[in-house]
Amino acid sequence: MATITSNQACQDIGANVRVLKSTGQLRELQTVLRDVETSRSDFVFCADRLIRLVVEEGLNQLPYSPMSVTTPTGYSYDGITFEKGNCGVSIMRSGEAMEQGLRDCCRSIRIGKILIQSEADTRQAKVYYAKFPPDVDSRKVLLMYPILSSGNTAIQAVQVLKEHGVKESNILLLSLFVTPHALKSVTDEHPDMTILTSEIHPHVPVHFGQKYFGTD
Ligand SMILES: O=P(O)(O)OC[C@H]1O[C@H](OP(=O)(O)OP(=O)(O)O)[C@H](O)[C@@H]1O
Repeated sequence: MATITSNQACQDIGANVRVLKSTGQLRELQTVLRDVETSRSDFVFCADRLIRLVVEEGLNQLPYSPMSVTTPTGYSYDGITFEKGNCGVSIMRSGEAMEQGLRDCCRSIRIGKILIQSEADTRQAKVYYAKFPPDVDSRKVLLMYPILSSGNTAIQAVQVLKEHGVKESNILLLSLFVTPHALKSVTDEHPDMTILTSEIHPHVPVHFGQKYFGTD
C-alpha cells in the first residue's frame, strides 16, 4: 500500500499542509470567486471547478495498492487501485457545496454531515447536528469545508470526528481558501490531520456560502 504524498499538482508547505500548485486557471478561478461583480451563476460555475480540482488532488493523497489488468490485446498492465474504506463528511452549510464534486469522482461514497454554528457575540462554535457512517472510526475521512477564516468551525468539526473514534491522521481536510491565522489554529489544535487547500491568503471569500446557495 502506498500514497502519493507530493506530486506536481500540489506542494507540501509544512507538516501535513498541502497547497495546490498555482496555475493560470487556478488563479483565474480564485479571482472570479473574490470579485464582488461576479454573478451568482458564474460564482457557482467557478466554485464547482475549483472544488473539483481540490477534490481530485485530495483523492491523490489516499492510499493505493498495485493492481494488474489485462488489456483487450492480452497485454498485462501493472496499474494501481485505490483502497476502499473512505468517506466524506461535509460541514454545513458551505461544505455541502463540495459534496457533488466528491460524488462526481467517487460515485457511491458515503457522506456524513456536521452542523456547527458560531455564536454571534462570543464566536464560540457549537455543534447542532452530526451524522456519520456507522464505521466512521475505521475509515479515511475527507472533511469538506471551503473557507477557513478563524478556523473555529473546522477545529470543532475535527473534535466531533475524534469523539466518534476517528484518528486525526485519518482526516484530510479539503478547503478552497484558508487564512494563515486559521491554518495555525487548526494545525496547533489537530497537528496529525492533513489539510489541502487551493490558497493560503489573509483575505478569503467569506461570502462563499451566501453566494453559492443564494441565501443569507
Ligand atoms: O473558519 P471560521 O471562522 O469558523 O469561518 C468559516 C466560514 O464560516 C462563516 O460563514 P457562514 O457562517 O456563512 O458558514 P456557512 O456558509 O457554512 O453557513 C465564515 O464567513 C466563513 O466563511
